[in-house]
Amino acid sequence: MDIITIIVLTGLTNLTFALYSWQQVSNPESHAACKPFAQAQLIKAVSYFIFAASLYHALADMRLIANLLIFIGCWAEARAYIQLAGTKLRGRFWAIGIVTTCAVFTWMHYTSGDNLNNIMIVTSSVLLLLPIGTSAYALYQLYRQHPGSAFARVLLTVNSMMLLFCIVRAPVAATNPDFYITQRLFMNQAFMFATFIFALGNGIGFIGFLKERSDQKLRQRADVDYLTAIYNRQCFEKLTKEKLKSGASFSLYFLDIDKFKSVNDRFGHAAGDQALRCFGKLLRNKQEKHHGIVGRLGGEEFGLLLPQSTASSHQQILQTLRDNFAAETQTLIGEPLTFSLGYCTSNNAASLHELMHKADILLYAAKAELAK
Ligand SMILES: Nc1nc2c(ncn2[C@@H]2O[C@H](COP(=O)(O)OP(=O)(O)OP(=O)(O)O)[C@@H](O)[C@H]2O)c(=O)[nH]1
Repeated sequence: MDIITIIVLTGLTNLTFALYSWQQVSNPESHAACKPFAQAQLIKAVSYFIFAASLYHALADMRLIANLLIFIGCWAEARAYIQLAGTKLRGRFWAIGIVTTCAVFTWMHYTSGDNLNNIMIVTSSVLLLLPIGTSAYALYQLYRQHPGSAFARVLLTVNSMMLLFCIVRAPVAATNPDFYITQRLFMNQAFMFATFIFALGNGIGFIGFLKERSDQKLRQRADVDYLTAIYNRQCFEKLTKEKLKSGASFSLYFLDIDKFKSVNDRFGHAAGDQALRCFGKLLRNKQEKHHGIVGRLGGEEFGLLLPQSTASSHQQILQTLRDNFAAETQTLIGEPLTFSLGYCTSNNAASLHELMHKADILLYAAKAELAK
């Protein structure tokens, strides 16, 4: 395929992703990296259109502008990836990077005489290593944070391949004085084609990664109670049912904070919320420490599933929970709170319904005892 056609296609690809990510910027849930990514894609799209026009009309100065815009676009893209990975790099780094690459390229353009020649190709390949290398570094961090993400892998792969291509292209051009960008050389066509794949891979990888991330957030939100950040009733029941089906040996505890209405009435609803969050946090610690499952079943009622195989005895775990809850609520609201419980072991119930019903009966009895 003709080089100019590939360049126009690359520009159109960048433009498509620029429009798509720009549309995402207004979404309050969108990632902060959307804006710099959209800007980068737009700058790159414009640069490829100018580049194609400059080759078509053989305008050297126009080509210089296109090349400079490509550098700026690649730096903007690197910035978006740094933001996506949450990696810390100082703002001054961008300014120095952009100014250095653009200055060196402009200087070479006016001293080498013809910006289509091998010297300029070597120069651009070497200078592109800086922003693309920065992107690859950021994407490596992103991949380490999300090793299961297929899109993080796509982003890292395309950027690493582009980096490799620049590294290979520089010595090939340097050792070949007849190396002109418009020549129908395999290397030229392969490089432009790689640029097209690079644009496609970056766009698909970025958008796919954000979609993957927002799906994951939605799934988490559907399973987690907003106030206490532990599982909600629906998810807790689902996980308990799975445990029961697997034949695992465990005890299910229903825990209900005592006289909670009076806590709200005397200390206010905000203090009540604080006590609930505190209980959620203590339960989460138990979940992590004893490989259990915890959930908020509604209001001030919680579920705690503890495997029989846990190192500490259940009595001991529950006593620590009581002591910690009393101590923390004393500090938080000025009164130590307690809770009542009911329980059932997995070998005493054939179904989730029976398991919960039996635990509920004991909880009800404990509450009745408390009310006496
Ligand atoms: N602050 C706060 N209170 C809540 C929340 N959800 C439920 N409650 C309150 O929890 C209280 C539960 O009251 P009851 O069911 O009478 O239970 P109790 O006062 O603890 O009485 P016993 O269970 O018999 O000890 C109600 O006053 C609800 O308004 C919440 O998310 N935040």
